[in-house]
Amino acid sequence: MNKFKAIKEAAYRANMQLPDLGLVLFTFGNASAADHASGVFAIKPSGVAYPELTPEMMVVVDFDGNVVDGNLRPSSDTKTHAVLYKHWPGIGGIVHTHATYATAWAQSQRDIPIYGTTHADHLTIDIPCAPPMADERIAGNYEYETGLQILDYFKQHNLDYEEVEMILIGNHAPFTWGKTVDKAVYNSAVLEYVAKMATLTEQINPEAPRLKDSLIKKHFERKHGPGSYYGQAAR
Ligand SMILES: O=C(CO)[C@@H](O)[C@@H](O)COP(=O)(O)O
Repeated sequence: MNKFKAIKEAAYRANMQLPDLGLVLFTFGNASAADHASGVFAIKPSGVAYPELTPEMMVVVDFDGNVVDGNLRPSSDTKTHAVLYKHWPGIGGIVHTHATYATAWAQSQRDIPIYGTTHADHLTIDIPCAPPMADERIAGNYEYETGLQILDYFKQHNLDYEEVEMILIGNHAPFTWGKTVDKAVYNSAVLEYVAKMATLTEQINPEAPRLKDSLIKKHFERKHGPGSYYGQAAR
């Protein structure tokens, strides 16, 4: 039996949820599942269409991006995943998509304002958009640098990766993560839903106000306060 069977199957199941949830078209995205004890993660192979995927095709890579198991080339975004796993021991899964609304906000280089209680159920701040990558970073080890850009952004803005489990990269697209890969998929779906609602909110009322602090607090706390079961199904 392949010793990486569990993470390969978890990564496969997560990847297969992405088209089902309407978060990817063709091969526009990837999910990975990590085993921190072994220092590896399983990720979608690059360029393989979702209907063709099997658990066995998942590529196992270490936290420096070296392939340790698998016959196919790992996703082009592998080094971004590797950097995040290496520096953030609390995450067990990562998802990258080009989902329409979240990507449109990334392309617009804007944080997604907290307009409604759906957003506040998950996060008490605007969904952050990191600046587009600098030319030197693009010309260098681009995917590795994308991971560093995410780390830099969290450090500069004093954000906790276990509280804020998503980011938009300006000019590119979103990355989400979580304690498990299922939670990372859940976060990706929530992000797309909230991004769509924010887009429509601004179309209907370009002057729409940010959600009041009292409602942000109330909605977040009633979902995440003591004894809460919110989101547990996905963790
Ligand atoms: O960001 C992009 C494309 O801009 C990639 O994530 C996406 O096309 C997926 O590529 P892979 O098939 O995972 O190599």
